[in-house]
Amino acid sequence: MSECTHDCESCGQDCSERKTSFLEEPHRLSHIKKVIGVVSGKGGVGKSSVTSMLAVLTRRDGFKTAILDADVTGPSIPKAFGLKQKAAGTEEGILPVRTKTGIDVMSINLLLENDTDPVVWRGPVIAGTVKQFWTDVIWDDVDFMFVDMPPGTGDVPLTVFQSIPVDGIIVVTSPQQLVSMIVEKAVKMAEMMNVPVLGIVENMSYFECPDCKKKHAVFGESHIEDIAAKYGIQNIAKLPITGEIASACDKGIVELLGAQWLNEMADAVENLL
Ligand SMILES: Nc1ncnc2c1ncn2[C@@H]1O[C@H](COP(=O)(O)OP(=O)(O)OP(=O)(O)O)[C@@H](O)[C@H]1O
Repeated sequence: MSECTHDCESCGQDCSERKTSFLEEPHRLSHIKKVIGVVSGKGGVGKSSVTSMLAVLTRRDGFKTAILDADVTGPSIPKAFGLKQKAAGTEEGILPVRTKTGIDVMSINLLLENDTDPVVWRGPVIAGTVKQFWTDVIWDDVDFMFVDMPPGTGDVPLTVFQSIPVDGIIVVTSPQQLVSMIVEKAVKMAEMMNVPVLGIVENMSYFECPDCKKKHAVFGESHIEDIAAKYGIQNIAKLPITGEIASACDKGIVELLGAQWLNEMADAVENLL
């Protein structure tokens, strides 16, 4: 093609020189066995909380666990783990920050001078940052890397799916009808990318009365079984609305949370090995 920019990622032409794989090599000192993307169709449904809890549970089971925070404009992972120190670098690359129980984390907030500095960058720059979290960070030996994706099906999730070899995704949703509709977009995107859906987590599914133990569907009845059946997804988890989750994440002590609601989802992840 006479007008070829050699940027196949942004070109739809099916020419003979077209690159068919955009997969990037991780840092030469990284040995990552399985990558699990945690996605949501919509923001604020608890994707970062679920990512943190799954990392905590798999770590508790003795696995080497890491979190790549790909939510560059809304990074919540360092706060959930109470990480205060910044990431350091060597001549070889960037080093992740280790949590109290030994989970390695990389997030833009570990590189910015102030946690409150906003990231006002164009999409390709954000996507490039996420790629560098894969290529330039020395992750060392990792059994399970959880990638906390930005919500939706935009530029960054596409970059992650194309450049990182994702072994499976976990979809996080909340029970509202609208969110259920949007979650199907995320499931279909995973299908388009040929990535298996390991499970769906319905967060804020119900509120359990502390006195009578009755469960109240605050955000309406659940549709998660229907969606799971429609797409042949085996694993489902339902999390209650509880101050336990909110305060553990807000106080930076997510590693102290029992997180028993996600035990079976963590088993599904561990079965990948
Ligand atoms: N089950 C729950 N019960 C009570 N609070 C919750 C629950 N799940 C999450 N939260 C709280 O809701 C807020 C949003 O959660 P979180 O940051 O995990 O969402 P998110 O989907 O990652 O958001 P986004 O990606 O849009 O930034 C947090 O303050 C978190 O502590």
